[in-house]
Amino acid sequence: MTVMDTTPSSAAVATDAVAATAPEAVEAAQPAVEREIKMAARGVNVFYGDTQALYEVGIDIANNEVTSLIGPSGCGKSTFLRCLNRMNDTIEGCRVEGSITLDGENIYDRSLDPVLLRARVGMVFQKPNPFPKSIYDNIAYGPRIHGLASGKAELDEIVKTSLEKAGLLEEVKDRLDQPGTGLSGGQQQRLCIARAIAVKPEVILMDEPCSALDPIATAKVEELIDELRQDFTIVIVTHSMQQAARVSQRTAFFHLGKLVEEGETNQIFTNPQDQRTHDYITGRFG
Ligand SMILES: Nc1ncnc2c1ncn2[C@@H]1O[C@H](COP(=O)(O)OP(=O)(O)OP(=O)(O)O)[C@@H](O)[C@H]1O
Repeated sequence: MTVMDTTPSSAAVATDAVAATAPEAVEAAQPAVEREIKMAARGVNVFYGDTQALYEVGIDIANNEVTSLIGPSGCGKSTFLRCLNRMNDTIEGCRVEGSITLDGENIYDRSLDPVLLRARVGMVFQKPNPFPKSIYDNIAYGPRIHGLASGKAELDEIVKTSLEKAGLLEEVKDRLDQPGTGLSGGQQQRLCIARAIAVKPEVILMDEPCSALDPIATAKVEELIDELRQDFTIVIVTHSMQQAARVSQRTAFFHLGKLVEEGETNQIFTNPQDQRTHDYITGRFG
């Protein structure tokens, strides 16, 4: 089983400090903030029928961080993302082995209801997919079915704060009764983010959330991702290394179904430890 070392650079810094300085200084050189692990994958294998798509994937995903999954087309990024809220359960012939925990609890445990799991681990898709309903009802739908509001006033408040957090309230507050599908592509994607937020998830998964958006709408969603990090843990699949560098604190590089390397985004892009990562980020393949 491959379990990635999650703090390679800080470990290296600490070792150097031990050789060169007094004990008090060594203590001061330790990383001040410990990463609080929200989700952990160990030994994850995924099969579509007889074909294996992921091999022994192991990673820790920390609270209030954005983790980017990068790698060439077909390397398994989306497959892994879907493991994190059991969306692969909905794909016929797809089988997942290994363990994935959320706050220490195995999300593949039989006693765990996948519908409740998906409320805790929400998802935003590549193509904005608002329901054919009003803007208000797009947001209110989840809180209604999960019984999160005790009455109209509370539901109104959830709709308002979700739109506000998604940076969309000002643009839509006078037309909440109009169809969500009438918004621009970028607004629709922020509506989908507001819809995901409305059920108060702990983790938000985003599968190439900007690939259908123009550069201005992309910039808004990227800004939003950075703000959302204060309240949520975010995992994003992206084809854009620039985007990974802009929005994420951690980056994981996948290749041919294997998690090759994971670490601080800055380290992955400036000092990758594996030749395959180096070749990918320098544009040699993918
Ligand atoms: N529903 C499915 N049925 C069968 N095989 C699948 C299915 N989804 C993905 N695969 C296969 O699993 C492998 C990983 O695919 P996946 O979509 O996870 O890769 P990816 O890195 O997200 O690719 P991309 O960047 O092109 O979206 C590929 O070989 C793909 O063909």
